[in-house]
Order: sequence, then C-alpha cells, then structure tokens
Amino acid sequence: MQKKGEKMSITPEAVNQAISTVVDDNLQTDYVSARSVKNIQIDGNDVSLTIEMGYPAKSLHEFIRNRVTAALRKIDGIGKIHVDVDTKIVTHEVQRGVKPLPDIKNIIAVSSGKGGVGKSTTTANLALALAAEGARVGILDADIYGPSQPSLMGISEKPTSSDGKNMDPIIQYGLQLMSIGFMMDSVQPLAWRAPMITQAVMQLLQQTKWQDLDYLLIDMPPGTGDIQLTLSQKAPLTGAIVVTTPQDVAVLDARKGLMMFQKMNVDVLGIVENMSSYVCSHCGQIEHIFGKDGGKLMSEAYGVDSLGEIPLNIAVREQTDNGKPVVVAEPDGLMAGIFRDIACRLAAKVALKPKDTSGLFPPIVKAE
Ligand SMILES: Nc1ncnc2c1ncn2[C@@H]1O[C@H](COP(=O)(O)OP(=O)(O)OP(=O)(O)O)[C@@H](O)[C@H]1O
Repeated sequence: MQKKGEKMSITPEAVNQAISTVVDDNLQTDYVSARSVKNIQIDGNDVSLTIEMGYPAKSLHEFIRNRVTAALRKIDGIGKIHVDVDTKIVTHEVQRGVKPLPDIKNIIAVSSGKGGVGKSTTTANLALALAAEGARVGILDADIYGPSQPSLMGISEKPTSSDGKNMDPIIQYGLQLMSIGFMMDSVQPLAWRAPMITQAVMQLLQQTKWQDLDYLLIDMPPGTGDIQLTLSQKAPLTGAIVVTTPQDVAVLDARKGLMMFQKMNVDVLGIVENMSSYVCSHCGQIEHIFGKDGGKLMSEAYGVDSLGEIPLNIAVREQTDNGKPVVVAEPDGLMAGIFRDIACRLAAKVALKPKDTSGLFPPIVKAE
C-alpha cells in the first residue's frame, strides 16, 4: 500500500502494458509487439517516450501521439506525459541469393498480369503518397513495352551524368526517377531480346546514382515472361505487389504473376485492385463495371493481403495524362487519401518483414 505523501513511481512494465493496448491499423499489431516503443524515461510519475514508426506515416503522427497518450493516461497516478512520434525506415530482407543495394533500402516490384490495368498509374501515385508521408522514394520504370513514367510525371528532359559513369536520376515532385524509355527510341524495343532488356534494366538499377532511397518502386513490364522472371531473380526485391482489375481474365493473369513471385521466393506484399468500382459523379451511385471483389477473392484464395481498392475516377486519368498524378494534383482529395492508405499499408507490410542482416557478417573466406 502506498503511504500518504509517498511519491509513487510508474514502472516501465506499466507503460508497456498500457501501450500494448494500442493497435496500429496498418501494422495490425500493437506498438509494443512491433518494437516501436523507444527511449522510455520515467521521472517519478512523469513519463516520456518515443514511438518509432517503421513506415512513413507523417499524416498519422498526431493521431498516434494522441492514442498513445490516452492509453498512458489510464495508468493509475500518472503525471506528465510526453510522447514523440518519429519514423525510422530500415533495410529489410530480400530473396535468398541477392544482396540489397547500398543506396536503396527497399525495392518493391509493381507488377500486373496484363497491360492496361493501371500498374503505372498505381506505381506513380503510390510513390508520391509514400513521399508525401515523409519517405525518400524513387521509381525505376522497367516497362519495356510502354515506359510511361516520364509522361505520367510530366518529364520531357533526358537524364545526364555528372561523373561520366553513372546516370543521375531525374527529380520530379520530390521523387527520383529513371526509365528504360530514356535508353531506347520508339522503334527499338521490339528488336531487343529478353537478355538484353534484363541487362539494361539491371544496369539502370545499379548504375543510377540513387540518393539514399527508403523505397524504390519498379514499374515492371506486364505479364510473366523471361524479363520479369530474371528480374525477380536478380534484382534484390524486398517484395512485390500485384495490380489487377476485378475482371475474371485480369485476375486469372494476376494469379500467374503471384505464383511467379512465390516460386522465385519473392515476398508478395499484397494485391491492389484498380478500377474496382465507379462512383457516378451525378448521383453518387456505386457501379461495379468490371465485376466485384476479384482482388479480394484472389487475396483470400492465395493467402495474400489485399492492400486496397482504387475506384475508377476520371480525375485519376485526366491528371496522370496531364503529367501531374492525382496525389500531387489534388493532395487533399479523396483519391489522394485512397492512395495514401494503400501506401501506408504497403510500407507497414515492409516494416513487419525481418531486417536485412547481410551487411552484419563479413564474407567467409577460406583459410590458407
Ligand atoms: N483508377 C483509375 N481511374 C481512371 N483511370 C485510370 C485508373 N487507373 C488507370 N487509369 C487509366 O487507364 C489507362 C491505363 O493505365 P496505366 O497506363 O497505368 O496501365 P498499365 O497497367 O501500366 O498499362 P501498361 O502496362 O500497358 O503500360 C491510363 O489512361 C490511366 O490514366
């Protein structure tokens, strides 16, 4: 029993116990289990600590601070509470046999079973959403059949080399961008053979002067041919996402992509269903033009997370066609919010992966 006048002290256990009741919506686990609680300092009844997020979520920091503070307030006799929220993105494990690149913490392949499902649009907007949440992000446009990132991003210039050896990425809307389109003219691609293309993409990946990226999104060619297969083997991928529309055919193709990554031991971080519905701009009625729940059903059948659904929205098409994706054109709009939610869920999935430890151990050399 505490005596009158005696100063009661709060214990770290009580602090952890209180925070373990706060579950992060994107991580789907609490901050203690996610090892996000750092630097707990207890001074009598006053508590200060940091919640270190493993994924960029600037727009959520205030909300998280308030939730953690409210949970701590329930501790009997607690005094002043100070909660800081910050983000630390680290390098996570990639598929066996390859090592992460020094200037890129996490590479995520964005793929689709077939063309035209909105893979490039999704890549551009997710990259911009991650950047808006505070991450350093790049895009490598590897879609040999239609490298559309430069035009989606409103870029007309070609990259240059400041050291005569490596290419400098083009900086646009805060992103670092490189495209296979810069390396070929419009007639060449059909004449290129798969090994040449793969080599060119690997070269772009390794010889671009990426500047300290948290995430690099690769806009992959659609389908599951040789190029995709080799890239899944050679590029150090933290994971992949599959973009699909809800149509049966698209889902069927997307399934092949999913299986290709699984076979290559690339972690499938989730499925994004694009053009999932259409909201009538006049009456607000929701129509499922291309069918319903294709991505969701696929994620259930294959045990892969659904990262979210993007409705068919004219602003998405108009803004991207104008070289200013919707996330930068209307950052406070509904569509930007949808891309931000998907981006946070995706980055949270990355954050839950084991950290890369390949740099910790020196290579084993045979004794003389
Ligand atoms: N959610 C959406 N709402 C409206 N239009 C969209 C949406 N997603 C994509 N689009 C439009 O659909 C067209 C195809 O999109 P995009 O180029 O991103 O597809 P893709 O899968 O990358 O195709 P490809 O592999 O052939 O390059 C574009 O005109 C784009 O603006």
